[in-house]
Amino acid sequence: MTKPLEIQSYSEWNLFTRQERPLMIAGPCSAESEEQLFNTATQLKNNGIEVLRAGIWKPRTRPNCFEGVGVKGLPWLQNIQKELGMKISTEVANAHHVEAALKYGMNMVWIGARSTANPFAVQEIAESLKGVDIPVLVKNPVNPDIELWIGAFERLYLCGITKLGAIHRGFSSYNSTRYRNMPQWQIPIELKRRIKNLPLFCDPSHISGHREYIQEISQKAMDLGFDGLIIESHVNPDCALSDALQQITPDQLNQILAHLIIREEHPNNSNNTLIIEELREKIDTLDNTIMEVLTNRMKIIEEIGTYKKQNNITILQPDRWEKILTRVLEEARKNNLSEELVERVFKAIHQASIDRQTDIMNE
Ligand SMILES: O=C(O)C(=O)C[C@]1(C(=O)O)C=C[C@@H](O)C=C1
Repeated sequence: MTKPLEIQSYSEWNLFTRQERPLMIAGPCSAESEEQLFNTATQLKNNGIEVLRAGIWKPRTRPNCFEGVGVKGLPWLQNIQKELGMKISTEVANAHHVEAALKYGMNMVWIGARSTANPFAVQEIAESLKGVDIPVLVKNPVNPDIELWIGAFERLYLCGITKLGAIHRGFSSYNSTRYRNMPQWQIPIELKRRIKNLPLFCDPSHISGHREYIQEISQKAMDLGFDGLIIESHVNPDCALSDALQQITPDQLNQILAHLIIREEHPNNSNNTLIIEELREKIDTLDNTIMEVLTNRMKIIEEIGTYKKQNNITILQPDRWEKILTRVLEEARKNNLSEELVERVFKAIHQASIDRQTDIMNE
């Protein structure tokens, strides 16, 4: 889509009366019983949480796991809305879920990571939400594909939904990493750049997979300018029927929020603005130098490319490439620069050289 999406600000969502960051959504991974849900909600509400989340239908990786209580949990949520005055939200994965959720007065729904990865599912959900005026949040797809994520927003938008928000829950990985799902922060950062006014929530519970990392991930999300957090909270996490390790009690959630440092995007006084502006001028000069160096390097790459073509020499020169990489990594170590950074930069430069010389060979 060429025109920017006209997304409504969260101040028009009718969900959060407190509009400061982080906007908070919390609640158990799954609604398990009326008692568990009500007790969790009561404690959350007493701690100032306004929007309750609870999974009713749980897409599980393997069969024979707890797959959610299904529609019987919806009146439990509605009762909380009535008794405690909380806003209620749940995950929907198909048109039946949407219909049932709306019947019980859901204030917000979200689309899960596995559904976002499936355009048919997103299209079905979008069509079933036509004419409905509640916010719809979309989790990133399980695979790190930003176009698929953006495509889901476009499908919803084309069905007339303008109260849209994103949930970053990390990306599946085959390798074992520190977290259950790789954050790949560059993807939500790019999403923010591509859809500027899209409210962005972080789901540290699903990224971490373990409660001990929720604080650090929440802090990072705040430092990257996320608008809100969606965090799994259960009165008795260790006995939770799903995702027990990553859930925290409402009081633990309170502690985490109390320790968050909320920093502002723009400096709050003119002196700070001036200091940053001066430093940014220096950065601009250095960026210009980098651009000049890259341009000159590419000119030489083209010369070598032409020579290789005329003299039947292969593009890839493994020995030379090995020497370059060894030398710059050695420089990186000497200068206390991250070797990972230098390796990534030079691999990108080398790849660009190969691409350019390939074009020359084919001219
Ligand atoms: O040295 C060459 O032959 C080049 O074409 C330059 C260059 C480079 O980018 O530095 C590019 C491709 C080769 O694999 C090795 C090095």
